[in-house]
Amino acid sequence: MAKPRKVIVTCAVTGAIHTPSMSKALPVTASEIAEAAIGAAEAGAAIVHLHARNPEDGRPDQSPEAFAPFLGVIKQRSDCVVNITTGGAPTMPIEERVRPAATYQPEVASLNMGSMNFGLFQMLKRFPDLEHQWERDYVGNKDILFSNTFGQVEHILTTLGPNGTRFEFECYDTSHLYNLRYFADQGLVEPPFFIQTVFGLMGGIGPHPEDVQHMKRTADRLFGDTYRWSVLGAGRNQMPIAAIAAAMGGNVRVGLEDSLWCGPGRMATSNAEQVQQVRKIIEGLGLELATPDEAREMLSLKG
Ligand SMILES: C[C@H](N)CC(=O)CC(=O)O
Ligand SMILES: [Zn+2]
Repeated sequence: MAKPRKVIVTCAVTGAIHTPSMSKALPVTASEIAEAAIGAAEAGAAIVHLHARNPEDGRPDQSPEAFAPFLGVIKQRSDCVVNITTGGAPTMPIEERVRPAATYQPEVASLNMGSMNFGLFQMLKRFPDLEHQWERDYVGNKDILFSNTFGQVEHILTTLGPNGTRFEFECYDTSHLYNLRYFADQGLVEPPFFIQTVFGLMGGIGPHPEDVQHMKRTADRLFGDTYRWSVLGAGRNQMPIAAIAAAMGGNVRVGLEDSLWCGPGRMATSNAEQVQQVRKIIEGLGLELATPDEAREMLSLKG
C-alpha cells in the first residue's frame, strides 16, 4: 500500500497587502504575529511566512527590529520553518526589503521573480470604509509597480544565498518561471527549487484552473523533477486553488496575507482556521500534511 503523499502547508500570517481595518483577525502587534504563527503551526502548517507591522497603526514595517520580538517567541515555542519576506511592501526600496532576512539568516526567504503592476485598489470595492488615511492612500494607489529587476533579484540571491538561506520563489506569471530558469542556468540557485505560483493577484496571472495547469505545465517543462511546486490563491480563490493543486501533486499556501476569507462572504477568524480548512481538503484527498522536519527534507533546508 503506497504511503500517502506529504503536502507542505505554508501559512502567511499577516503580509503587507491587507490593512488592519479590513479585518480584526489580521495580526498587527509582535505578540499577535507570534501567536498567529504558532497557532498556524499547531494546526498543521510546516512553514510560516512572516512580515512585520507598526504596532500603532499596522503599517508594513521592514526594520529588523520589528521582526526580533516575534522571531524569538516563535523559535522558543515551535519547530516550524521560518520564511522571512524580502517583498516587504511593494512600495519599499530593495535595500530595505532585504534587510531582515540578511540580519536573521532564516531557513527560507521569499523571492519575487519579476516586476509587475500590483493592483490592490480592487479591494476598495469590498472595503470602502478604511479607517486610516494611509490605508486609503496605499490600497487606492493605481500606480504601484512592484520592482524586481534582474539586478535586484541577483542582489537578493547573492546577499542571502551565502548564509544558507533558501528561497520561496514567488512566480506571478509564466515569465517569472523563465526568469528563475535564467538564474538557475547562471548557477546562482541550486535545486530543489521551491516554486510558489501566485494566482488571482491583480497584475499577475488569473485564478482559472487553466491558469493553474498552464503554470504547472510550464514549470514541468523548465524544471522537470528539480522543483517543489506550491500554490497560493488570492482572496476568494485561496481554497479552490489549494484544492486543485493538492489534487495535481502540489503543496499549498494559506494565511491572512493572501486572503481574509474562509468561505463566500465569511471572514476568517484566524490563520489557524484557514490551516484547519485546507487540512480537511488535503486529508479528504487521502494525503497527509508534512511536518516541519519533513518539509526541511523535501526542500533541502539548512535546519
Ligand atoms: C502574493 C504574496 N504577497 C507574495 C509574497 O508573499 C511576497 C513576499 O512577501 O515576498
Ligand atoms: Zn509575503
